[in-house]
Amino acid sequence: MNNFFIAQTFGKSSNYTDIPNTLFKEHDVKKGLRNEDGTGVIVGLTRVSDVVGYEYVEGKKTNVPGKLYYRGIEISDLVNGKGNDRYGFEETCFLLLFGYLPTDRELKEFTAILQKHYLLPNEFFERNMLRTPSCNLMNSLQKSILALYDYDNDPDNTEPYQTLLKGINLLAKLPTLAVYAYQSKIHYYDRESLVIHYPKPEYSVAENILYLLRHDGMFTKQEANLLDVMLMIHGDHGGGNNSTFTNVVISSTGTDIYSAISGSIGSLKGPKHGGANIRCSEMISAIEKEIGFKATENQMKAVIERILAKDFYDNSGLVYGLGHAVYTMSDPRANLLKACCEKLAKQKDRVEEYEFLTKFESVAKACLAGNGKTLSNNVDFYSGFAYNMLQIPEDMYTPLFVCARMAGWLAHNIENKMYDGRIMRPATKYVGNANPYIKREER
Ligand SMILES: CC(=O)SCCNC(=O)CCNC(=O)[C@H](O)C(C)(C)COP(=O)(O)OP(=O)(O)OC[C@H]1O[C@@H](n2cnc3c(N)ncnc32)[C@H](O)[C@@H]1OP(=O)(O)O
Ligand SMILES: O=C([O-])CC(=O)C(=O)O
Repeated sequence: MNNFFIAQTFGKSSNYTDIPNTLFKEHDVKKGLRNEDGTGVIVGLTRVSDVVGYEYVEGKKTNVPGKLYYRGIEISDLVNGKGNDRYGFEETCFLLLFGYLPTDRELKEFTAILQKHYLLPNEFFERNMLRTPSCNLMNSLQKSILALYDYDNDPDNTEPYQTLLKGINLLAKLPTLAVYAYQSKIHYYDRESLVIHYPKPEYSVAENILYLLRHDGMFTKQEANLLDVMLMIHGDHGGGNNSTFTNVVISSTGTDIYSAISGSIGSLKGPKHGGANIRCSEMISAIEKEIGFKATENQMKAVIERILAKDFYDNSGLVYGLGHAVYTMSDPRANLLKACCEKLAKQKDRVEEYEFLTKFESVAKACLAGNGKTLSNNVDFYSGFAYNMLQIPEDMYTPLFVCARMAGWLAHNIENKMYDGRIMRPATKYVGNANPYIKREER
């Protein structure tokens, strides 16, 4: 809808609705729930995970190389510890949900429970997905999660243990939902053949995603291993990231888990959060098209300056894949991914693209540093390249983030129910005028 009257009235309304920036300072309002030095306002306590990007040395914020811990274990130790002969995402989910590393027997049982729940209810796909395809997979996932509410005979039970059971069911089904949303989308919107495989109960989550996505269902162990690592490193990120905080805010009203997860998916879709992986990939493609793989540093610098001047790609002024609310010097996930990408790029003969990315990363950081902004790259910088090397379509990038982050959302949801539980209800300060009601004929 584009309506001249609404547009004109909207323009006029700023005379009545404007909030000058100075008032935020005057009332000590923490925009974006951030302190003066950029650090986040503490809104809760957690034992699920820790995100470290700075320390306080003698009361002063000091930047440090980024660290991410799941239940106290460093993410790189988890990833390196699993090796190449087994999958680690299931172990990561167990760790996040139960607080400790599973024994072999516990992991087998937990994996078997996930595998048992991969399959969607009878006719779910036909009724809820194929008949109502969405051009956006994240919206499709929200709809599917909300539809699953109706397949639960006690959906409003928010007791922590019941939440855990319902959440594990969603964790198991999300990869199937994501791939089926993709298959329906390309069938309906892109006029491609519809290829639907049933999930294989003997496969790991990573294996199943590749199996369901590919027409021939084939994948290599090495491909499944990389996807497994991707899922592990996206599994959680503290309680302050937007989608997890959203989850806890929604759930603190006592509403059902389906509503809370659907809200988190809506948050994660945003291009400043999980949606940055698609934007970053599109941005890099646009840059490569503009200046080519063999571009010089000066050519890259010129494009970056155009991005910052809101004159390139989506005109947002953002270099996607750069910057983070917590990490200052580095994002440990990006470091892990960069190393994986370097290895795979050599095997897949894509070193030229990898080198383009690494060069772009350093030129972009230098440009922003020149503007007084010291930013590190984040997990979304290399994830698109990794997915692309796995022949995973761009549409699936953020939905895969959902499949992984479901574990973290669930762990924080339950933790909050058990140890906080109070409805989230911050306050806003009224800064408008007191106005008399004026009779219509006198306005
Ligand atoms: C999984 C994830 O969610 S990881 C994050 C993925 N998001 C992206 O990659 C999108 C690009 N990055 C960003 O938008 C931001 O860096 C965020 C949202 C990640 C973090 O935002 P914040 O912590 O609020 O940083 P903030 O916005 O205060 O940044 C400080 C300054 O650097 C600028 N800046 C931050 N990141 C970028 C960027 N990627 N490109 C250009 N400028 C940037 C901001 O515009 C701001 O400038 P200003 O002080 O002149 O207004
Ligand atoms: O922590 C954040 O703000 C964003 C992020 O990297 C994540 O959720 O993975």
